[in-house]
Amino acid sequence: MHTLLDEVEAHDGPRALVTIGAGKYYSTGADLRWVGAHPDEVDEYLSEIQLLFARLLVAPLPTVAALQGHTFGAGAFLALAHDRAVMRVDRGYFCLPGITIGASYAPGTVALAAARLAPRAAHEALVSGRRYGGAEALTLGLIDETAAEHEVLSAAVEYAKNVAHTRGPVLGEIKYGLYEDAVTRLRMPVRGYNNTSVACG
Ligand SMILES: CC(C)(COP(=O)([O-])OP(=O)(O)OC[C@H]1O[C@@H](n2cnc3c(N)ncnc32)[C@H](O)[C@@H]1OP(=O)(O)O)[C@@H](O)C(=O)NCCC(=O)NCCSC(=O)C[C@@H](O)C[N+](C)(C)C
Repeated sequence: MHTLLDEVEAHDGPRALVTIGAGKYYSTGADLRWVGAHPDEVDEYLSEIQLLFARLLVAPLPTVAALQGHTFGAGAFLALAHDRAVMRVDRGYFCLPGITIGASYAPGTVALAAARLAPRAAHEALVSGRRYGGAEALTLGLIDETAAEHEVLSAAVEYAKNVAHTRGPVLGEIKYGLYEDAVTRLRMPVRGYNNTSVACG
């Protein structure tokens, strides 16, 4: 994803980024099977994921997540790091499941949720681990817009096109001003997850 971002950022002129998943998943987050097989590398793995969140959060171009399917864990935090998220209205869940799988979050990840969500919404989503369908996710402010299945991508692209002209260093500076604390925490190396039975949330 860093390579793709390098590619997008290298182009001159108006530009925006729209991300989408495949099939019924936008992203279900960290690969827990990989984590289980590499207990010595979990801190490094989570640190890399957090660096990606930080990069997206202050990207000098507009970013829109087209959530055409399930958006869980690190996939949901990735969606929160975009400027905007459009979610399929009738199928698919948005969920921060750390509490239900007994896994704690690294400080940067919690700071990202706190920076992008209203305080009560962040609290509710993080402490309940509930699965939200599109309408509920919109009500809570976890996403910005819902759309029918075949309109999720076009709605995201339409928004992106309309703001592509804002791309540039000023946009990156504004986002950095808004999210400096979260970015600082996200850039801190994650510690304490290596060789634990509960790998990550
Ligand atoms: C996403 C998931 C639930 C999808 O399961 P599925 O494929 O079995 O679900 P489905 O068929 O799409 O839906 C199940 C049912 O739910 C219904 N449904 C689906 N969406 C709906 C909706 N919005 N409203 C009502 N019903 C809905 C479906 O129609 C269906 O109903 P039916 O069974 O009667 O057919 C399943 O794959 C799953 O639990 N995956 C694991 C996800 C997970 O826990 N990820 C977290 C990993 S940890 C992680 O990421 C770490 C990270 O947070 C830490 N850090 C940030 C620091 C890096």
